[in-house]
Amino acid sequence: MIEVYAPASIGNFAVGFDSLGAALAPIDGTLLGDIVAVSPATRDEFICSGEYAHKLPSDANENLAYQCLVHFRTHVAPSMPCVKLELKKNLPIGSGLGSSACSVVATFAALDQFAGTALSQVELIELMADFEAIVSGGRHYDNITPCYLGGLQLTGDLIPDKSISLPVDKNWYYVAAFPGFSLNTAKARSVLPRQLSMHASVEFAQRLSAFSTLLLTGRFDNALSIMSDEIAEPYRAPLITGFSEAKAALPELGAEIVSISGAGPTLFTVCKTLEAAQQCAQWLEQNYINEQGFCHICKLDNAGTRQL
Ligand SMILES: Nc1ncnc2c1ncn2[C@@H]1O[C@H](COP(=O)(O)OP(=O)(O)OP(=O)(O)O)[C@@H](O)[C@H]1O
Ligand SMILES: N[C@@H](CCO)C(=O)O
Repeated sequence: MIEVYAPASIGNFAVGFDSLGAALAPIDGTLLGDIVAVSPATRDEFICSGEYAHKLPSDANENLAYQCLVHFRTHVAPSMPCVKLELKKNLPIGSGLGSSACSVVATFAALDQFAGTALSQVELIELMADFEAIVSGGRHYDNITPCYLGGLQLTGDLIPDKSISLPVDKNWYYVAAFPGFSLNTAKARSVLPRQLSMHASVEFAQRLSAFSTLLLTGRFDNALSIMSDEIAEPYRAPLITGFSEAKAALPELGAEIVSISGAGPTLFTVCKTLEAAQQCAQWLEQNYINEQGFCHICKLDNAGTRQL
């Protein structure tokens, strides 16, 4: 049997709408992501289990992991022996934690290993992005590549091999708080402006290029000082109950940055110390999340998708 884990991720990472994303590893060792197990069988079988399985359509044909299996068998490895594929759905749907990307990445990575197809990194990333595009209403790689490769990834079609890994300050902690309700990605994309002004376009380019260069040259505090989302956050914040209050309160507890993870409603902070991260997590647990929500203090997951 092959069992593959794919981590949750923060799309956009505030400065890089559709172009920057980071994989998350909770410091308490929780596996915050989906797991796909593939084993030989007499006919193709699909099982969806895990905490959030009941939130997905009961028809396998509507489950992305099963759709990936069908696509893989038809277009990539027609002679692959029959398999039992189990998706352990551990990430909430419509969370802003790259839930759909997680299932897609774990499934293709597991099938590639099981079938011995040895697809190249770029071939796999393109396959994965095709499926992410189907559900999210736009082709973007900022959950796919961090989830697959780990770390912080500057990512997109213009980028050689689709992705470049960026360094971060080893002292940074990330608090990720899922409030316990869903926000559909396609809906959260539909509220964005169709066009940007010349001023906004130039500023976005400056901010993302400066942020990336500052990280690459180890000027981490300078990078933090320009880490903000002027593209999506102003339009999405009104869709997320409690976000504006959290954004106002958390800097006083030590958050350097407060922004939306992916399309939301998960909120993330960057903190420079564990104490600050703990204070933010406590506030978020008391004021941002409901009974269905959760909050994790994280580092980046530098391993990305891996066999367990
Ligand atoms: N295995 C799966 N994992 C996640 N979503 C799935 C899966 N299979 C089918 N879906 C459907 O895909 C859609 C995913 O919605 P959406 O893109 O909003 O979620 P998300 O991936 O969690 O968002 P985000 O990328 O912001 O974290 C839902 O309609 C869901 O029912
Ligand atoms: N970059 C995407 C991420 C979706 O998780 C967006 O913000 O819509």
